[in-house]
Amino acid sequence: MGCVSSKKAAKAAGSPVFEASVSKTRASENATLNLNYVFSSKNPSGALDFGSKEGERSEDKPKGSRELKKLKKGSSNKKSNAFSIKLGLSLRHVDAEQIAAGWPAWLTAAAGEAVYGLVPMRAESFEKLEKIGQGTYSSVFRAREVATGKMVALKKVRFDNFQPESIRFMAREIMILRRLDHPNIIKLEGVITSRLSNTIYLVFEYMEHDLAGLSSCHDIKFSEPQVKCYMRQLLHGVEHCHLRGIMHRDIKASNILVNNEGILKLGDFGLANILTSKNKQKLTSRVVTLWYRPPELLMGSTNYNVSVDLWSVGCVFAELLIGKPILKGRTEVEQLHKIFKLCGSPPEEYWKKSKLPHGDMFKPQNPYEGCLRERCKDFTPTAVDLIDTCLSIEPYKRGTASSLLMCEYFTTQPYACDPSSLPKYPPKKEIDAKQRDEARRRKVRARMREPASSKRQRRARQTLQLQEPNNEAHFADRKNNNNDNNTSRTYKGRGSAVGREPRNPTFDTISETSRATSTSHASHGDTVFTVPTQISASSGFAWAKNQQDEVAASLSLRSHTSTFDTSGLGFEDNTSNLTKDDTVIHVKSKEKDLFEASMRPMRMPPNQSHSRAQSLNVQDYLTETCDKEEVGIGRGNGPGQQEQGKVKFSGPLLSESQKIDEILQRNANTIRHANRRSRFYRGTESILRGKKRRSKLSEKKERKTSRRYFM
Ligand SMILES: Nc1ncnc2c1ncn2[C@@H]1O[C@H](COP(=O)(O)OP(=O)(O)OP(=O)(O)O)[C@@H](O)[C@H]1O
Repeated sequence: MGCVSSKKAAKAAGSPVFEASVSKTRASENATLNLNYVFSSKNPSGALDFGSKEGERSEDKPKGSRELKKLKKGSSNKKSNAFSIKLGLSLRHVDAEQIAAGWPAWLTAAAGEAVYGLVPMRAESFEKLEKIGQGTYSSVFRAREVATGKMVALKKVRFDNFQPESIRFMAREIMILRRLDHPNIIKLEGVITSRLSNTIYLVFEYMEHDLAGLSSCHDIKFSEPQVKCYMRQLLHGVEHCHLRGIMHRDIKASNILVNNEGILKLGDFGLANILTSKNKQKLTSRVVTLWYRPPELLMGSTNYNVSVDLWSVGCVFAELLIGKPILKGRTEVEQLHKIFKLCGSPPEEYWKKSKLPHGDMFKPQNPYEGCLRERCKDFTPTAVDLIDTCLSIEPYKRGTASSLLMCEYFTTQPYACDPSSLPKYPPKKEIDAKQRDEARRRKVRARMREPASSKRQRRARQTLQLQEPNNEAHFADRKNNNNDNNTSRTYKGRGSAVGREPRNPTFDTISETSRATSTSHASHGDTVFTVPTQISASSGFAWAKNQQDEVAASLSLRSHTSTFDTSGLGFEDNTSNLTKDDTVIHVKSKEKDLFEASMRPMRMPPNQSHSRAQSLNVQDYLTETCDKEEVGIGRGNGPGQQEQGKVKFSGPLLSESQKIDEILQRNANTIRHANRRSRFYRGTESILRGKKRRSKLSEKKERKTSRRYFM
């Protein structure tokens, strides 16, 4: 597979897995440290397995990496100068060996243990095809392995290779992926880089779909056995992580991948962390994508556990049943409010017992009853029970992945179907859904910009069609006699689609403008629109840029001059979805990106903390609190980092005096105000357009004034 072992290991035919054992005693005795490669036959497949078994505690780290860590730790211990010098030499030897194996020096220096025992794959071995995913911290491409023709997914990870912290952070994903080996966890097949390269690609098995892509398709409706099948696989994957002390911390529909054999795999371990009994350090609460974030994190918990993942599993489960995300808050405060409205606010004892940093501030003055059962009345009682368990405000009530797998939902009929019996869909990814939304937004924008005369003409045409309902039908009939009136009317104006019913009716709404840039992938028997991918303004290569954008996101949403139409997004409205079909939202693409940035969990090294991530509505009344720093793998305290024991991104930060209702009221006011402002701005914009005849100079001046007004 090309990703196993170092030079020495590669020599050992047939047993590519090795462990590095280092004897400190021997090292001190001989005043030298040698890495002794102990070849093992535990993994004849040569997979990236470090020999840990199911159920082992997280502290059972890959022996090689643990020893390497010891070595590095030891090197900072200045007890014995002679020892340190020799140790330094040995470490340099390890680094040198890794560089010889083909790893770039910047990587081995900052995170050698992540790639310890691996040989980098070569970029030339792959033929890069189209982009299939755009994450906050990565771009994902489909690629073909030249030698075998096998499809893979290449994840180009964004980091700053001049920042050791940033590299270590990226390395943690590799380390964690290497610890996991389960049919329902995405498999890391290797890492592409070279000595001279400053980028890294993670090579994964290729998965055709993600759950966000599938569930957002209006023509896909999962049956109960199908949902059970997905949920069972998801919980098995989560169980595997949790038994190894790994919490994923970013479970969401787009991180759950599905292949054409119906096998589901949990992906994206970029935010995952290892819980150890020794590691008592506080964790950051700025993890998990907002819609899937549990209440304890929203209230700033820093000592949570694996049950955060079970909350997210509950959200995904409800999403599969409903067909869209169940809790779609736009800010942390709103998210929590939605949670309390759906699940009920916790009892008095919870608030008394809870030591959540912001618990007091979020306690509602009047308790909420919750309406989960009412909202889920169409589902079977066993399904509702499972959602209810996962969405327990109190983390311990969520049980464990193993206990959820034994619940009645899975043990009663109809049973989960076999993965192989699941339908085969054309590739469906979150990126496709995003592109559809973008096309829809463009269409709305185009309509808004349409001159009044053509608007009148269009309306007249529509009226005519209403008066003569058969007009279009006749037109289509003439083109295709086999079509019945309804079909031809449904697909009117779709150019090449006329007379051919596409399998996905959602494509109906693709605008004329977007069609110009879209292509049809006939090979899949369906239409896949590949409008040019919008690279997020916040997706710059360097960490620092990401952070600036995150902050800009929160700031700009408060005061930007965009056409951010919040109509219909009442605070009490549970249907507000800023990226999905059913929302009327006109955010200019840059501002849209900024908005999306505000939804993301923080995934950046703690030392990059010159800026703070804050959310739209809490912006005004946030005060900074500092929690102890989360130190996971690769997030050590390097020199030049922030003050020891402080983390600058932790939870929704609110001033002591504020109460939740007050905050919610202010939030609602802010949104109303933004709405009014955006409507007014739109009006101003059209006036400005109408005055195009004016001289360029005066128009410029006017724009300047209007812009200044809305800054
Ligand atoms: N192995 C794979 N096969 C096919 N598609 C994949 C694979 N891995 C990831 N993708 C696609 O790429 C998208 C982004 O990948 P990933 O979640 O790993 O990146 P990320 O930068 O961590 O994203 P985010 O910021 O959304 O968490 C996924 O939603 C999925 O659609």
